[in-house]
Amino acid sequence: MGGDDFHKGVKESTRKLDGRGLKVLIVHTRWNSEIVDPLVHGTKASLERYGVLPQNVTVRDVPGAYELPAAALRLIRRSQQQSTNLVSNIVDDLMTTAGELTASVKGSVDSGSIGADIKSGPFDAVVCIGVLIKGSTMHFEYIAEAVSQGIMRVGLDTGVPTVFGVLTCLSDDQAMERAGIGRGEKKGHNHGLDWGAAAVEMALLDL
Ligand SMILES: Nc1c(NC[C@H](O)[C@H](O)[C@H](O)CO)[nH]c(=O)[nH]c1=O
Ligand SMILES: CC(=O)[C@@H](O)COP(=O)(O)O
Repeated sequence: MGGDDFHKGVKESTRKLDGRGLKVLIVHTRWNSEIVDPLVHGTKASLERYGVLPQNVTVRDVPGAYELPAAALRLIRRSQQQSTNLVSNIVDDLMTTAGELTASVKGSVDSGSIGADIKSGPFDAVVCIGVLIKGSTMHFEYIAEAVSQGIMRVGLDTGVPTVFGVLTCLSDDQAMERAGIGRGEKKGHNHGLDWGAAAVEMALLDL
């Protein structure tokens, strides 16, 4: 992808973000996979462009857009629980195998400084990717509303930035152009590039 493709709509300061320490989850649908797959590719390329290591990007798929919020919430919670379990197991092992920890080491564990070093860490951001294409009934409207509200709620409830990567289109051509695979001359812009950048920016957002 051309260099400027990565930066469409990305502010100057975002271009310098360093995502090396981030863990990112991508949840995508199998519905409309011929359009979703390029969007996933664009998101992964953008995450890598901003320094996220490929081994720190987890990808999971679900049937359709309606399943995205529940999947994102479940996988966020699992990642948070796993990192908590890992820390407590390692500290328990330290306490057990090393017998009575020395006062200075125990002080470190109690203060959390050792725990902070060894945590594997939950996901720092999630990107939910899907493509909704209007049919002949109101199904589109109901799913689009439910999914956008649901994904917003996951981000607010968990505190983990959850990027809304769902195209809500009135035609196949509209969707294809927003995945950068438009027909003929009008290829369009792969919105996955923007979603990857948003995930890194929001994951690193701080005071
Ligand atoms: N029509 C589209 C759907 N429909 C399926 C739903 O998202 C859902 O999987 C089903 O209702 C079972 O709960 N999904 C898309 O992602 N895109 C569509 O265009
Ligand atoms: C987004 C949808 O659910 C849509 O593709 C379903 O098509 P239809 O409204 O014709 O059943």
